[in-house]
Amino acid sequence: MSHFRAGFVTLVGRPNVGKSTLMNGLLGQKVAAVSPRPQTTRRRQLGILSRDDCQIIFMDTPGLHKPVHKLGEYMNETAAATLEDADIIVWLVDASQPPQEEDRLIAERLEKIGNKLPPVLLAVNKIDSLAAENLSARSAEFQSLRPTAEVFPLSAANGAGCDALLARILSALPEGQPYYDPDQITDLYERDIAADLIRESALRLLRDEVPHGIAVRIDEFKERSEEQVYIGATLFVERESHKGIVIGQGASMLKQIGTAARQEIEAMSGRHVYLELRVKVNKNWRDDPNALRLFGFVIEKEEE
Ligand SMILES: Nc1nc2c(ncn2[C@@H]2O[C@H](COP(=O)(O)OP(=O)(O)OP(=O)(O)O)[C@@H](O)[C@H]2O)c(=O)[nH]1
Repeated sequence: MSHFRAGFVTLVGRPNVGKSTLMNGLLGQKVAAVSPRPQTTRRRQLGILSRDDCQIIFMDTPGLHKPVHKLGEYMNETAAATLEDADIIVWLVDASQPPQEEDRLIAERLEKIGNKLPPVLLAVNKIDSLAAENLSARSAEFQSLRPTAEVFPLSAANGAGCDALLARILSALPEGQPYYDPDQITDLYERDIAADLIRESALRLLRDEVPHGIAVRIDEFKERSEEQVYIGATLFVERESHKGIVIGQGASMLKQIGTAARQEIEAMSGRHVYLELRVKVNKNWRDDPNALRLFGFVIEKEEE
């Protein structure tokens, strides 16, 4: 175990820059929820990469952005609390667009923490979607937001540049023993991941018809055997009209959501899943602290 390294990496970035995709790619497994819509990742998640020479624990923060309601505040607080605790920070940005207001907010956030902040690696993602000759100018635009950051151009989707990032992360970790059993890939309970996967499937299939006012509660999670699990879950929507959309004609939409989610959960858990979904209306759950707690959002306090 000599020279074994172990430590924590915080992934930060505005919504939809590809944090979940990067983490899944680095871990080689689907752990975090990935979707083409922003704000899918609502919980603080750990992904654990265990190798013979190291254990890297990733904190996948929800996007830092302007809070518009209580859930937004929660996401910001969670993200901020994971910044200082890390051995190194990977700040992911989207090279397909110039820096946005939210990228600047993150830069300010990092700046505010000052010298307590661990080193920041600026991972310029989605280089596959940019003409090669435009890359250095685009990287420079992002680097101007944090001149001391080391820049790593990459594509989380096709893996280009990811090894170099991983090597740099490894060099920043202290020598030490692993924190977790090497077989463990996440500290999230399977049922929490299942809830995320159901929500992700719903958002993907519903497109823009029901905005982010959808939450998932796992009502039952019963292991019938080593190979079989029964999951009963409720999808909460904010409006009566949304309920009809989520259920669809002859329950067709709900069936599609159920099938897609079941396949994802089976891929994650490696066993057969029986999934039963219900839909209920819970108005304004996003502004209701009790409802947020019920749906598993732990409100953490940010220490100034
Ligand atoms: N072209 C391209 N698209 C990518 C790449 N990485 C991620 N994407 C896409 O970008 C979208 C967002 O990816 P996610 O991984 O869900 O982003 P996220 O940052 O985790 O988003 P939140 O959970 O909202 O914080 C998805 O449609 C991905 O397929 C990349 O390297 N290249």
